Amino acid sequence: MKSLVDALAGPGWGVIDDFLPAETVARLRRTLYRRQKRGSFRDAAVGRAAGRARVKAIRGDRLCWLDPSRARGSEAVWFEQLSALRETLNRELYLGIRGWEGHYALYPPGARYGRHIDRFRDDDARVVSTVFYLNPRWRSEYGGQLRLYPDAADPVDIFPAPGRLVIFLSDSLPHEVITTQRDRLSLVGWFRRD
Ligand SMILES: O=C(O)CCC(=O)C(=O)O
Ligand SMILES: [Fe+2]
Repeated sequence: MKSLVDALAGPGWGVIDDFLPAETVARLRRTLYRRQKRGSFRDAAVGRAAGRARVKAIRGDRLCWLDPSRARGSEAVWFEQLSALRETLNRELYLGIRGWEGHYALYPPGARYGRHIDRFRDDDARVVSTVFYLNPRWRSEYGGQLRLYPDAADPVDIFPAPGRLVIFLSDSLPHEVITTQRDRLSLVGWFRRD
């Protein structure tokens, strides 16, 4: 986790593979699919003014929010690791993170998420974005890479490999999700300072 701290303090983003054991990743994936079958996923929203068709063209994922108070099993393991990461970030970088909010995300084939930053204009509580990938395997021809646009550097592509965690500063790093050719599964969230 120390390497993540250095990455966040330097270029403003970092990647760590095998953040959780493969077995836990598989269990989280099964939980995601179970919730999908139960109808717990909703279309993601972009602003209020944009029409539905336009939204789909910009952002095609479907999502299901996590409830930390009801986390059991693999979700509890996720929250434990997350809180270890939060403590490290607060200790080393004085980020003052207090909580985390997040959701499962499912990008069906053809879905993308156009370039954006994660902090809302009217809500500056999001400090660090976290993206954790739950796909069973990934090949580059499936597309679906996360493309980061660091300041004064070339864009960086990160493929959604199983068990990979990406973190970046929520207020300053533009990024997008390139159109995926396969179901693309993840746990997306934000460390917040409130
Ligand atoms: O899934 C990803 O790689 C990034 C998702 C994202 O940017 C978001 O949900 O805000
Ligand atoms: Fe984002």
